[in-house]
Formats: sequence, structure tokens, C-alpha cells
Amino acid sequence: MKAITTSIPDLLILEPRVFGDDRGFFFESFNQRKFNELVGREVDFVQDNHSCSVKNVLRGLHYQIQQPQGKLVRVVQGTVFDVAVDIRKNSPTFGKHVSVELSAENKRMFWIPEGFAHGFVVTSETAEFLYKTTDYWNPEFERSILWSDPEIAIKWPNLGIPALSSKDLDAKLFADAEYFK
Ligand SMILES: Cc1cn([C@H]2C[C@H](O)[C@@H](COP(=O)(O)OP(=O)(O)O[C@H]3O[C@H](C)C(=O)[C@H](O)[C@H]3O)O2)c(=O)[nH]c1=O
Repeated sequence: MKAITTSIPDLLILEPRVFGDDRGFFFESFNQRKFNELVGREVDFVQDNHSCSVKNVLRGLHYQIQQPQGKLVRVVQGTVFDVAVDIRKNSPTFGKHVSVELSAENKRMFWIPEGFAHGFVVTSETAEFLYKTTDYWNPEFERSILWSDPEIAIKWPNLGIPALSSKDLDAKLFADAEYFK
């Protein structure tokens, strides 16, 4: 496993070592010791999530105002355009974002620590999205920032108007969003 740094120091792209042979492939999708070494601290995950979406579905940009969740995300079928936005008020990269293509083919993972809003759009016919979180989901604390917020100005792939949940249709502008307590 190797870490690729991004324009926001705490956001890391992780590339596993893949062992291929005439049977197929094998790779360690998570190794606690190696992960802690790469991110430079002890990180405990408490929840695994798995979602499946069809093309053009956009889930996000989500975060929790209390019990913020760090997320280690990856794609096991299809391809997504994944985005993390820095919403840590005192961060020098506050309001900045990093995007990365995650796919079953590239086997890349994206480490998004607490303090970021997260979302993705599906660019393949379908995509299965798996991720680990460092705290439990709590709908009472969950908030959404509008995917198309002009201040964040994410250059989403040109897929037209995405398919959104009602929660995401009603998301707030970044300027009006509620940050961590
Ligand atoms: C997130 C979550 C949801 N649910 C239930 C609540 C709903 O009945 C159903 C679908 O939830 P939702 O529409 O919020 O799912 P997503 O839009 O994929 O939400 C996720 O989208 C982006 C990509 C994120 O980073 C977050 O992890 C998460 O907010 O699953 C649970 O039971 N547990 C959970 O942890």
C-alpha cells in the first residue's frame, strides 16, 4: 500500500499492492497497522457501509456537525468521481476540495479524515461503493452542502443534471452551511 499526497495534506489517495496471477488478483483492502503508519496516527473504524448506485447518481456533499466521520472509501464495481471538501473553519484550505476517480479497475482508496464534506457521482452504468467510518452515523447531526455550490465550484464530470435524493435536492449553500460545533 502506498499513499499519494493531494493538494490538501490530510487527504490521501491510497494504492494497494495488487497480486495478480492466472487465477485473478489479491490485495489487502485494509490493514490496520499499515493504514495507521500511512496516515501517521491510530485510526479506529466503527462502521462499514456499502451502497450501489446507477449512472449519474450523486450522493453528497455530506458531513456530520457532531460525531464527524472520517471515511476510507473505495469502489468495488464501476467508477465514481469522488470529492472531499475541507469544511474545517480554521483550516488554511477551508472551502477547498480534492477530487479523485475511484474504480474497481484502479482499486484506489481515498482517506477523508473528520472535517470534510464528502460526495461522489457515478460515471459507469452502476457502481458499488464501500467505505469505513470512524464514528457512527447519526441522522440528527447529518448535513448536506449543495453539490453545485458556486463557491466550492467542483468541476463534476459532464453528466448533465445528476440524480439526487430529496435530502440532497434541499442541501444548503456552503455559505449557509452549519459547521462543526
Ligand atoms: C449514511 C447511512 C444511511 N443509512 C440509511 C438512511 C437511509 O434510510 C438510507 C440511505 O441513506 P442516505 O440516502 O443518507 O445514503 P447516502 O446518500 O449514500 O449517504 C451517504 O452519502 C455520502 C456519500 C456519505 O459520505 C455519507 O456516508 C452518507 O451521507 O440508509 C443508515 O442506516 N446508515 C448510514 O450510515
